[in-house]
Amino acid sequence: MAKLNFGGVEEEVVTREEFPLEKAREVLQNETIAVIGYGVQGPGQSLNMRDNGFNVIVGQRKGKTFDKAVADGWVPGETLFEIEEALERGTIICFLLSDAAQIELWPTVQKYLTAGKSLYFSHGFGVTYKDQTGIIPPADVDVFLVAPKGSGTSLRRLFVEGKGLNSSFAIYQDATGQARTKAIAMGIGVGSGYLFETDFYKEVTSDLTGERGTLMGAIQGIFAAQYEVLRSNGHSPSEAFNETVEELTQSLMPLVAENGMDWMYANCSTTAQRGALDWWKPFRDATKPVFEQLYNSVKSGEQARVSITRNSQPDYREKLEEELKELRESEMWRSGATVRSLRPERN
Ligand SMILES: NC(=O)c1ccc[n+]([C@@H]2O[C@H](COP(=O)([O-])OP(=O)(O)OC[C@H]3O[C@@H](n4cnc5c(N)ncnc54)[C@H](O)[C@@H]3O)[C@@H](O)[C@H]2O)c1
Ligand SMILES: CC(C)(O)[C@@H](O)C(=O)O
Ligand SMILES: [Mg+2]
Ligand SMILES: [Mg+2]
Repeated sequence: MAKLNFGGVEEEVVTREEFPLEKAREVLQNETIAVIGYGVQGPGQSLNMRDNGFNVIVGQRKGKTFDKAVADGWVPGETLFEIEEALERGTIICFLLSDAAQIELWPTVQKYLTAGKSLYFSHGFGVTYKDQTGIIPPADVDVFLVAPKGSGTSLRRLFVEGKGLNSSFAIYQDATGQARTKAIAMGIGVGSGYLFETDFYKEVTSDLTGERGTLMGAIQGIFAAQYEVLRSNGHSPSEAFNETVEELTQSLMPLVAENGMDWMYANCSTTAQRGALDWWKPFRDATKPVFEQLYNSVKSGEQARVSITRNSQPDYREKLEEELKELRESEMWRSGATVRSLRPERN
């Protein structure tokens, strides 16, 4: 572990320098890593591990997603199997079904978790909310997680570009004495940037907060509010969309990613700086109560309950599609589609 200073707070983290890929390969050389589920994280993690030289197989039920796995180069009967066969062959079981689907498959997974195997998650959800999920691993298996901080799509894209997403890792159960080393090796194997340690409870509470908050929920809410105010004051869709979304994603966020908020501010006009410096605190104060409310709802288990109930409905995909359609067909995002089509690089 490397001790690093994060804004004045010392943290022990794992970097690729101190835990290189060769070491990860050595740790996992006798393991068969079975990635169960080929949705969003499944492809990212399995392909990265395969390209990194690990012994990986995929378990996926037959259908469109199975065909996608074939198209990605997984070979039926060799590296691609029905779920039960992959569970049987795997020594590290990567449980990468959606969190709601994990509940349904758990009785099957459990049958194949013989002593000495490892159970790997990318979320603390299943075991933290065990009262709601029934996921209680047997005592003689290692249980750990590596949670990439981003979409599986980006995990793969960044890997291909020679970059990486950061991940957290956590140990829930160490039956063999090797759980920690295996977890870190998996974290390096899936293509993480650096790894920071957490526990299952903290992983799930921070993750559920983040995705409902600034990463996904809050950002759409703030976009919608500003877009609506601009439109109701007579600004065109083009003006409102560029001033709300396009400039942020294309110009300003890349600057924040590169060198921080102050540096982005420093590359804008003094007029913009004055305004942004005056207004960020009122926005913080206005939204903080909503974030407190959100965190409490996560902490109480309410958000898990909602997610399990809603995502376990037989018609959840249709209902989800309706809600995504509402976003897609809003004036703001239809404007976005037109704006994207006009980006110079599209021609
Ligand atoms: N999506 C992400 O980028 C992301 C990021 C970090 C962590 N995670 C976590 O990783 C895990 C996997 O999430 P995901 O978003 O990749 O999953 P997903 O929703 O994309 O689903 C993965 C797979 O589950 C299969 N599946 C669904 N229901 C099934 C059932 N009843 N029986 C058998 N198979 C079934 C689907 O065929 C699909 O291949 C979750 O714990 C999630 O919280 C996801
Ligand atoms: C990609 C996210 C939002 O970070 C992940 O947490 C998820 O649930 O998909
Ligand atoms: Mg999440
Ligand atoms: Mg997340």
